[in-house]
Amino acid sequence: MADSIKERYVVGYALAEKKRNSFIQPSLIGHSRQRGIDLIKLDPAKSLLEQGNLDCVIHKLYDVVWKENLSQFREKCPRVPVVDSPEAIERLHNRVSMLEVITQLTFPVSESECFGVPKQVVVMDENVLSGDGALGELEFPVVAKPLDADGSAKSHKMFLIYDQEGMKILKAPIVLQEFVNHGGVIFKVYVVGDYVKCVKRRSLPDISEEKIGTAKGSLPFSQISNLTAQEEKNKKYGEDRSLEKVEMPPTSFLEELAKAMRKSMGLNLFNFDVIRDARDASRYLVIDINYFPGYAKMPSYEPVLTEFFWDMVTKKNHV
Ligand SMILES: O=P(O)(O)O[C@@H]1[C@@H](OP(=O)(O)O)[C@H](OP(=O)(O)O)[C@H](O)[C@H](OP(=O)(O)O)[C@H]1OP(=O)(O)O
Ligand SMILES: Nc1ncnc2c1ncn2[C@@H]1O[C@H](COP(=O)(O)OP(=O)(O)O)[C@@H](O)[C@H]1O
Ligand SMILES: [Mg+2]
Ligand SMILES: [Mg+2]
Repeated sequence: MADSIKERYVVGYALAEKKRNSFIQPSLIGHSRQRGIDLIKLDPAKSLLEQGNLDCVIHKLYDVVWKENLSQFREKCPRVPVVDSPEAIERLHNRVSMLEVITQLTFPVSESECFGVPKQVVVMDENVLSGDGALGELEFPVVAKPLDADGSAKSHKMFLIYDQEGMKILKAPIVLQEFVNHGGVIFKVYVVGDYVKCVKRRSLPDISEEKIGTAKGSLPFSQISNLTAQEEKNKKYGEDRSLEKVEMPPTSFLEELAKAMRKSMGLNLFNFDVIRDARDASRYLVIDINYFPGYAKMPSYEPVLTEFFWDMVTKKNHV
């Protein structure tokens, strides 16, 4: 086979500047180079057919010009893996279709753990939002999340809503999701092809029954799991809570779940946020799925990503 006699491979990347700066670290370039893989920056506005002999394309760009460019490339070079398909990624740009992935999974769960998503409703209409019935069967407190999860700063702006008064700050379209006490810790599960790695991150603290009875209005927050320790101490929801003692979810359970999600979505590069229900330690709820997340924060990201590129260019394990 022609592929097996190649000495070097080329992986082209099309990423926004911020993503390039965080992901394409010299350490990753070095690791890949040693493995015989050259990472090259693609110009999203120029035909991919004129940008060298690509063995794989990775990307996180959503504009029309790029999509059209990629589509022409896929048509002309169907054997070159494009990680991942724009159609499959699209599903993660809406917080309803994103979590439908989980509710539609039918794989047999482990005997000791179960998974699901928090109760949620989507409100598309301003009039419904200002009325009494917007919550349906949900109970306060709820987390209000922008329906679009398109990577903009706006799409990460959330509110914790304690009562009807707090709803006034919201704008449709919005997803209202029941707040679930979970010990103030989220588990971020990074998936890179068939590799799965879970890390702990800080989250919103639990809300006591007493607070539920007395708290009023709304509390804005954004990307709380990305706060540094110092920043967190300055915030009103920040306490000195150690993550070290928190028990991880069973690895085999997360691996099974990740595998099923990967197959169902047809995606190789994503992470998902999981919380453990404080009232039932065997119940895990998926609250968020992100395409091509901040892998540089994942331990040993260089060898993991390099192995993945290797599998892609040698055409193994491509979903
Ligand atoms: O920037 P980073 O490294 O914090 O990564 C962001 C992710 O953080 P994480 O790795 O999950 O801790 C972040 O995850 P969360 O939504 O915070 O769970 C998103 O994946 C974000 O992408 P986008 O803005 O939704 O397109 C990611 O942002 P981009 O780097 O893709 O812009
Ligand atoms: N249903 C929920 N119950 C409790 N906390 C939640 C819930 N949904 C989100 N959170 C908290 O809000 C944070 C941001 O929500 P998330 O859906 O992950 O949005 P983003 O895409 O901006 O990361 C989570 O990391 C978690 O700390
Ligand atoms: Mg999240
Ligand atoms: Mg997200």
